[in-house]
Amino acid sequence: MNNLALKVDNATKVFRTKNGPLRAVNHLSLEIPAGQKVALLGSNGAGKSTLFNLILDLMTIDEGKVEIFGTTPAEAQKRDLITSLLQTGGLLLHWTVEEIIRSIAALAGHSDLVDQVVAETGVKPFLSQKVGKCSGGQKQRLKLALALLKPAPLMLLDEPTAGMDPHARRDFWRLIDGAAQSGATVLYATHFLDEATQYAERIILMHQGRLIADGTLDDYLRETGESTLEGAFFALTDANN
Ligand SMILES: Nc1ncnc2c1ncn2[C@@H]1O[C@H](COP(=O)(O)OP(=O)(O)OP(=O)(O)O)[C@@H](O)[C@H]1O
Repeated sequence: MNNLALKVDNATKVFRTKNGPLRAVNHLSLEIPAGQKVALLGSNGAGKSTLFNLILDLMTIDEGKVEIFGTTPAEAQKRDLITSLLQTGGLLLHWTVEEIIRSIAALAGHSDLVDQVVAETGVKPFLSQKVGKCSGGQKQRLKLALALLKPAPLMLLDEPTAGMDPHARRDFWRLIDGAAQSGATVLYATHFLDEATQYAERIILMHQGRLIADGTLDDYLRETGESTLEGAFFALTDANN
């Protein structure tokens, strides 16, 4: 398999808004080798979700190109090379948690994984609950279960722990660590800077559609002269305003 899990080459996405064109992703390039665990940081509106939508072929790209293990996003989806946990969409509110899990597992051809994934993701206590009645954190656990029912070598996670309590977050990162140790490449967007310092070997920072920093925690601290990632985050984003 191609040892570059993700290649984004000069990607641009422009939205037409009533205030004129908005470059949500602006000539952004990045490469992620297979097996890397990468955190994607950026203020609200920086363009993280739009970038994920381009990688997942959920939006057309205006300029540039995305490759996943050397192939197109559409082909990568077909070949189960990528799985995702997104902020929006996808949950049928009138179904029970169990109905959704069993249906998605069957569609993915992985009914064999249901018991394991239900146990690992902690959804068991609310399996019979309608999705519309689930709390925010319960919905995140369900989304994680659905992502794990479609195992793939590249995992794209958009604010995966939003709304999760501390136990759920701890369990979540244990699972992701397990997947990464088995060779998965993980790209996750987060606003929790501790999740970047603790779990990522590389941190990417987006600001106003552009990639403005990319490196290890030490690189960020060295470049900015700050002692914490939070300090570096403010220094870099303020300098680019
Ligand atoms: N469908 C759309 N039409 C018009 N503008 C959009 C659309 N989707 C996103 N935007 C705008 O594009 C910019 C980037 O949004 P995006 O959701 O990618 O940011 P984000 O970094 O994921 O933010 P957050 O941290 O708040 O989730 C924002 O200014 C947003 O308002």
